[in-house]
Amino acid sequence: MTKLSYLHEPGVLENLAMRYQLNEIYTYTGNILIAVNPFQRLPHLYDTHMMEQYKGAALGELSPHVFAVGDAAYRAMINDGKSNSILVSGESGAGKTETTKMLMRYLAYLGGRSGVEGRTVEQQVLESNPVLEAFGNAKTVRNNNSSRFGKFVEIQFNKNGRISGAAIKTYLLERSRVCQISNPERNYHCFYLLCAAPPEDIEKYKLGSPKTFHYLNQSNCYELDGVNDAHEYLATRRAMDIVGISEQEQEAIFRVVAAILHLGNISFAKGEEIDSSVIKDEKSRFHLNTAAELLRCDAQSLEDALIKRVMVTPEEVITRTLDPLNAVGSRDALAKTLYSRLFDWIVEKINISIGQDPTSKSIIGVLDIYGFESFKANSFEQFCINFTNEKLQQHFNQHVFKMEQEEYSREQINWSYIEFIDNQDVLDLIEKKPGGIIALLDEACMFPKSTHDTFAQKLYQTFKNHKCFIKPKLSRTDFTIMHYAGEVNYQANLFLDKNKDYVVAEHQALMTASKCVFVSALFPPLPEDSSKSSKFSSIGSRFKMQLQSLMEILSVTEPHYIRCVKPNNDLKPAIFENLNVIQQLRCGGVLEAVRISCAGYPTRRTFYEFLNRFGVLAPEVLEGNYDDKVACQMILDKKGLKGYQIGRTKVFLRAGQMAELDARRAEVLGNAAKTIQRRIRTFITRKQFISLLEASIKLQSFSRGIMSRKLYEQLRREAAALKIQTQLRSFIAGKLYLKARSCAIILQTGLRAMASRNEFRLRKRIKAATIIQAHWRGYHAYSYYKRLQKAAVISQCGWRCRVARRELRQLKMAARETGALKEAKDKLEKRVEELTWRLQLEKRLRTDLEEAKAQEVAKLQDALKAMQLEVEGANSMVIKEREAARKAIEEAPPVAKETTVIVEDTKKIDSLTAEVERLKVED
Ligand SMILES: Nc1ncnc2c1ncn2[C@@H]1O[C@H](COP(=O)(O)OP(=O)(O)OP(=O)(O)O)[C@@H](O)[C@H]1O
Repeated sequence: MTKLSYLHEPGVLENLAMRYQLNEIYTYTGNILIAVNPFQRLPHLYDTHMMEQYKGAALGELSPHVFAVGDAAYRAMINDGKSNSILVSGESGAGKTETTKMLMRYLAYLGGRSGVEGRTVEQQVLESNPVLEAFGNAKTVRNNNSSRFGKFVEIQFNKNGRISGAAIKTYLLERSRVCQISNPERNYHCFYLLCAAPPEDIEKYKLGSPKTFHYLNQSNCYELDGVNDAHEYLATRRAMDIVGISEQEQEAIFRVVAAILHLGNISFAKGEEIDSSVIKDEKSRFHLNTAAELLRCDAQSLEDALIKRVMVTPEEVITRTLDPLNAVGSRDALAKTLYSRLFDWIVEKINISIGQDPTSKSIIGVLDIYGFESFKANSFEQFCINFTNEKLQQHFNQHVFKMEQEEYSREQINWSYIEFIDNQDVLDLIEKKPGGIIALLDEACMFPKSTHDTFAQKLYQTFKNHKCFIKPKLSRTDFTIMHYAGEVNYQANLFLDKNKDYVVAEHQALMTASKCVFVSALFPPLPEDSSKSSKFSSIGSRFKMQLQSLMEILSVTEPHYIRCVKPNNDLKPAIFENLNVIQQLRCGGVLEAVRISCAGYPTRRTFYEFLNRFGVLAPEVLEGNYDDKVACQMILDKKGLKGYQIGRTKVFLRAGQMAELDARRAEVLGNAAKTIQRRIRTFITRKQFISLLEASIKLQSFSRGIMSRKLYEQLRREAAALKIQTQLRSFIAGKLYLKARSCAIILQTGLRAMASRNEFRLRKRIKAATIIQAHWRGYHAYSYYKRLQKAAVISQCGWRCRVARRELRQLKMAARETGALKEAKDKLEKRVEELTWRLQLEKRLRTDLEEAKAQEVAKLQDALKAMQLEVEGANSMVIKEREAARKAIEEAPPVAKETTVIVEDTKKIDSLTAEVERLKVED
């Protein structure tokens, strides 16, 4: 972190976040190690191989690690013969206990005796952890295995650097948890472990499910994820064996734990007298009896101790009864006292059995203590915790400042004006005697009529002008203290009750009288004189004294700081909540350390480093072959910086000066980088261009090859298609030609046939006409002959008639003349008769001839008509055929020429018609 050029909150936070994402959970900020809780097992970080690597490695040589801090403390102790301390702090769940365990493991590895089996000191030190965790840890909302006490483990080393003893000091166990828990938290683990113990133990202690005990069933949480209480019980007993707690002692410890559970189940009902109470029911009595039995005391005495108070006045002894509410309070007070005494006994026992080494000259102390706390509601516990942190912060400030001072002195620079940041004011406010808050609280506790109200008023009155004390406007009992890590508002309500640390005399007497040595040892009788001299003891002042002695120890040790950080409240890996972390860094004094550094000369560089880094700002100085110190001075003067200091080996810069030099350097380097980038870009671009060009040419030739092949294929296909088309067309044309040809031939044949038929028909007609003409002419000549013959007959008849009549007249004249004449007359008469008959015959013949002629004419006319019809039919046929022929010719290519046959036919018909007409006229 100190290598960051800009040491400020965002820089620190960003650095932590980035490292956390890479599972780099450790980071140095100067001499503080920041450990961000990974919330996941990272075994590779803590294996033996890792321990070997860090053994003897200088701090900073390897990656930041808790082992490196342990190693630095161990080396410093060995080399300088001085005690060291490692202060591990952080909020609940940040990983303090885990880190402390790692440290102890590493120190045991460094200072342990290899290959030694059995109960070695280092093993006992390590195994003390599970025992303390079973009795001092509980599940809270912020941590499933939260230590409810502070711890300082002092590991003693002999002159050979081997672990020779250890001492564990605990601070401020959370007593209220024994009787009161809220959902989803749990009570101390040991209660649940005992309820999951083997059946014989359960039977012995008359236990059952945790759900049946009032001290456990106030919350719905009974089990922990991934934790088997039955296994843990056995593991705890094993660890107890190792740390030297005997079987009988273990039995007694768990007997007391069981007794506390039974105590919690004792309920009270109102008694017959006013303000009195009685055991509520049989069930409660059973638990009372069991508790008494387990504590090896008289049940009646226990009952009396719970519900009665004895007041001794000079005159008499008064026994007062408690109402049920106060009886419950009395019961809980006994449970809390029992438990805290038990816890203290276990710690004490561990210390005794591990053993102290009075000859040890050097120790390494590991402090695992709660970090600064600020909740919505803050009570006495937070007050004590924050008081501790103020104390540690002061120690830290002094240490950091001292280191700074040492460095400045070493470098022989003037540091007189550096402001020392101190929190003495707050510490005075809290612990000053007389007049501090703790003193006022003790005073209020001793004064029987005091209430939290009067206590708060007293505070307001006393500190109304104190710059670190604020009275909130709207509250009558709250008060605010301005701690180094921020303002915290405390509720004074329960301060008085929580500060009182006395055991009710009846309880003390009861327990002291226990038949069990273990139990009675938990409550040793108070020395007569001491009880008189300081009757009152308060948690606050006891804690203050504990802190005092802790600070005394720490002040003679070389401190190393580990700040544990909880990256998120979900207790999940890989989540880094910035706001949460920055708050913890502020509270953990990390940013305060940054601030202290910034107050002096936060950045310092050796001459070599400085020239190496900023030589580029004045190349002429580098070339000038000056002394390093002079060269640094020249560069700083050239850049016009003021207020810096040049030490013996280092340049010391004020806050912000490094940034300024960096900006200039960045500018110079930026320009240089731009030139290099330009050249490189040109080079790269040219290379890219050439390779692109080559590639594109290759690509083009390749694609052209493909295209040509495609084109050739297409042309080939086109040529083939053309050939196929030609063949097909010639085939179709051939077919068409043959069809047309055959059509033409058919047409020609038809036409020729038609012409031949016409010719034939014409000839037939001519022949018929000739016949008709011959007949007609025959008929005509015949009828002419007949007419001539008839005319000749008629003229002959006329003539003969005339001759006959003349002869008849001559015969008639002769017959008259003689009888001959009469014969001649008869003969003549006969002749006349015959001639008349002949005339009539002639006439009839003529009529017949006339009729025959008329019939012949009619017949001829019919024949003519028929012929005309035939001619017309032939004509229409000719027209039709002509039409068909024309169509065929039109369709077919002209092959044959039109003939004139029809015209000739028509002419012939016309001449025939004329002939017929002429014959008619002639007729
Ligand atoms: N280095 C680590 N590697 C893996 N897990 C860790 C590490 N440090 C802490 N954890 C986890 O975080 C949990 C809380 O750690 P731990 O009990 O040490 O916190 P704490 O600061 O001691 O809290 P509290 O003040 O409540 O006792 C542990 O139970 C463990 O699961």
